[in-house]
This record gives sequence, structure tokens and C-alpha cells, in this order.
Amino acid sequence: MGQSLRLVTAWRPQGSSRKAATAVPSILRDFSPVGAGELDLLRSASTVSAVLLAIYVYRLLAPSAKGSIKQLGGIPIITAWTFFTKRYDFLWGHFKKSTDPHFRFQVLQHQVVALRGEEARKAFFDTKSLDFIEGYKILMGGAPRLNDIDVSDKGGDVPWFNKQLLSLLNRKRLTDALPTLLDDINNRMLGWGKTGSFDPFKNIYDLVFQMTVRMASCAELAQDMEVLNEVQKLYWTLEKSATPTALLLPWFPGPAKKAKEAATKELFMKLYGYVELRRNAEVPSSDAIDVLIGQGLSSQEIVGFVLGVVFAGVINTGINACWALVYLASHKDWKAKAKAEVDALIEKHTNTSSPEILAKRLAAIPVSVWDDEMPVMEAVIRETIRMTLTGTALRRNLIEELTVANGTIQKGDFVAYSIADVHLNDEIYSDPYTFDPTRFDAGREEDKKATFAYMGWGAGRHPCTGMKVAKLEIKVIVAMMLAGFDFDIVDKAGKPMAKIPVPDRNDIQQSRPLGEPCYFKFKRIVD
Ligand code: HEM
Repeated sequence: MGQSLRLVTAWRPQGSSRKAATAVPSILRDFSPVGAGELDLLRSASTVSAVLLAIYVYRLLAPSAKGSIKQLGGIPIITAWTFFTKRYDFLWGHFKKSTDPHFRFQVLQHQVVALRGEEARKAFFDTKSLDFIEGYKILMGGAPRLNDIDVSDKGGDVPWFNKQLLSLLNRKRLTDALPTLLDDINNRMLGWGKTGSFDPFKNIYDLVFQMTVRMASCAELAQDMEVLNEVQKLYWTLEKSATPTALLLPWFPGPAKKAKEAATKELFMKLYGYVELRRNAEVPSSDAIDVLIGQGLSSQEIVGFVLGVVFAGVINTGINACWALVYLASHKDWKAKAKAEVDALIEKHTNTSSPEILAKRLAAIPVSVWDDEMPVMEAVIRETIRMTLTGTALRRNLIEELTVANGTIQKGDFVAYSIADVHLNDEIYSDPYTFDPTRFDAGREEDKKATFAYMGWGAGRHPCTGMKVAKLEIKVIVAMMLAGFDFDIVDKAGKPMAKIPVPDRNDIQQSRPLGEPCYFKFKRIVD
């Protein structure tokens, strides 16, 4: 096990490593169920042992019988533990050992099939029998389940959730929300002072949290900083309660389960209070909670919906707002291009000689322009998401036995697809670890090289329904930073970073930089 972990840690899923896996010595070493010292012993053992070893290795290397998917050996609880603690290394470490498009392993009583390759990807995202909610519920955790606190929950009804989301996040509503979102950002930024430094993985997440709550709930909650901070704390308690123990032994009455239930209850009660407050208000507002009340939803349904938006939105939008800024700060040419784009729009859509603050001037740029007339920002966000979104999509096969890439997926099996399989694949993206937004330009279009080669917003049966609001939030945060501040990326000592930060691909929750943390040293240049 130790040896396999070392191999795992050193690996990165570039196409070349897959090719390397076909070289005989590497295969022998990787597939060997014994350590190097033990192999030496075996080499000097009797002919009988050598023959037995040869048969054993042959059986491991021989093509699988039709329909069978190789099963990982080892102790299921240890396999499962690594799947939860270092998911990226776990999946790619095992893929490295073979050229197969799949392998199978056990997580307690559950069977999980990991897939890779174009055929598998297409099946994964297009097949009806592979259920989205069931996949994430058990193998991901995090999001609260109201059923756990004896409250009926529509959270598992994705079409219902999407319908509410689309009714709330249309262009008209985003237009109405834009000035308030920019005010929220500005107020937070005023709190940073005129010069200083901050951890983007704290301050930018705080911003995104407030913006997400603003879009999904009501003004009373979004602007009460004290309650908002409490809600945010509960949110992170829940995100972090998805410990291996809590996921593997959900019935176990340990501290993680207790903390999760207490946080779910408290969060539910707080949000419920705001829904009731709005229900009893004399004058309805245009905030999300009021719209949902107007549509006849019960208070429980509204709380479930608000929680759904927060859990679907905060992490992804937060991660990508942070990394877009980190990549821009690390690539001065792109930072200059993106800033020029924002400055040109301010120039075009606002009166630059007016004394209005930057947030007000940015709010005067129509949402249609934010959506459609920012090619540099679009490419930066697209490339940022390609580089950061390398986590694992999950499904559960609920309806019927399936054959995918010649392997049988039984009814009840879980299925895992690591998005790194496309996003960091050097047969699709040249030099995939380098930030290069021009890879999407006409003439190159690397994201069109294979089926579902770009998975940034999902594909097939479950495309992201929050894309528009997420992009708008990232763009306004980045625009406020570019137009309002001089900022540089620095290390803890305030010195320029020695290397461009890389996301920790095992950090499922926050995708913080691997190794040394980074900070932004800033100076406010436009109020
Ligand atoms: C930069 C931010 C975001 C990124 C990169 C992102 C990415 C994705 C991806 C890759 C999927 C597909 C997952 C899968 O197939 O397993 C997805 C689905 C989804 N996303 Fe997002 N997302 C973002 C923000 C948001 C926000 C802000 C919301 C809600 C307000 C949201 C709501 C959803 C929902 C509801 C689905 C499932 C849709 C369905 O099953 O029909 N996302 N997202």
C-alpha cells in the first residue's frame, strides 16, 4: 500500500503517463502486488515460485473477460479511505497502472466503477440510468439533507430545483440585481483599506458567499453582516462535515454526525425565520424569497431551495473567482488585456468625468454587455475553469445493467469520472498545465477536439443551470479588482511568488494552492 501511495503522489494525468503505462517494466512494477524487496526475494526463489509468479502476473495483465472490470484488491476500508481523503491521487494513481478505461473498487458495501476515456465520458454524461443526485449523496456529502432533521426535502428533485433557479436568474432579474451585487463587493472592499494584503481564498470566498445569499434569499439576510457570518460559519461546518467517517458510516453517532445535524438544524431555523419574516411582510419585495412565496412554495421548500443554491454555487464560483485572479496576477500580459477590456467598457457605458464611485459606474454596464461583449474575460474564465475543475463527477446506476467501454456496470453500482481526464489531457489540450486562454481561439479550438472535451459547465443530461449568474459574479469581482486596485501576488513574507500557484487537486472543498499559500498585496487606485 505504501509503495502504491508513493507512486500515486508523484503522478500527473498527462497523456504521456498513460503511454508510459504500456512499458513493460513500469507495468510489472505497478501491478505487482508485492514490494520491491519482496520482488527481489521472489526473483531468487525456486523455479516453481517463478512459474507461479509468471502465471499470477499473466492473469493480472491478460485482457479482462468480456464485460468484466478489474477489481482493486486491498482492504476495502483502506481503499475507501483514500478515495475520500485523496480522491484525485487515488483515481489517477490506479489508472496509471493500466491502459483499461475502468477499474472497480469497494467502498464498504458499495461498488464503485471509475471510468476514463471518450467513450466512457459520453456514456457517463448521457445515460439516463446514471443518476446524478444518488451519486453525490453518498460519495460526496457536504450539502445538508433536511430529511436528516425530519423535514421533508425536495432537494433531490433536480428538475424542480432548476425550474425555480431559472425563474429567478433570468436576465431581467440579473439586471435588477447588478447594482446591489456591486454595492456588496464595494462595501467588503472598503473594509480592506487603501493598502495591505489579503488571502484571496478567504476574502474572495466571503464576497462570493454574500453574493450567492443575496441572489437566493432576501436583503434582510444578505446585508446583516452578523447573521451572514453566522450562516457562513454553519455552511463551512456542513461542507467540512463530509469526513470519511461521516460518509462511510453515516449511522455512526460520532462528533461529525452530531455537528452536521446541529448545523443543519440551526441553518434551517435561521433561514426559516427569514422566509416567515418575508411571508408576513406587508409589502412584497422583488427578492428571491418573495418571488418563491408568490409562486406558492411552502416555507420548507423555500429553505431547501436557498440551501441548494448556496451549496451548488458558493464553492464553484468561489474557487474560480479566486483562481481567475491568481492566474491574472501571475500573467501580467493577460492582466493588462483584461484590465483594458474593463476600462474600455467603463469608458463606453459611463460618464468617466462623473464623481460616481467605480461600483456605480460598473453597474451602469448592461448585463447583456457583461454576458456577450467581454471576450478576454470569457476566455480567462473558461481557461481558469479548465485548469481548476479536475474533480470527480459521480453517478449511481439506478435502472438497468449497462455496458460502458466493454465493461459491465451493475444496477446499484456507483460511477466516478474524474474531469482531469479531459481538462488535463495533453492529447486534447496542448501543454495542459499552462494557463493559455488563446487555446479556445478560432483556428485552435482545442475544446472541440473530442466529445465533451470541455466540461467546465457540465454536459449531456446535467448542464449547469447556474452558469449565467456564476459568470456574472466572477466578472464583476474581477472587474472591481482590475479597475479599482493595483495588486500583485506574493508569498507569506510579501515577496513575489517563486512559482505560479497550482491548485491542490485533492482539496475537494476549496481547491487552495498546493504547498505555499499566496496573498494579494494591493493598493486601491480608484474608489
Ligand atoms: C463557476 C461556477 C460554477 C461551475 C464551474 C459549475 C460547474 C458545474 C458542472 C461541471 C456541473 C455538472 C456536474 C455533473 O455533471 O456532475 C454543474 C451542474 C449544476 N450546477 Fe453548476 N457550476 C457553477 C456554479 C453554479 C451556481 C452558482 C449554481 C446555482 C446558482 C449552479 C447550479 C448547478 C446545478 C443545479 C447543476 C445540476 C443541473 C442538473 O442536474 O440539471 N452551479 N455545474
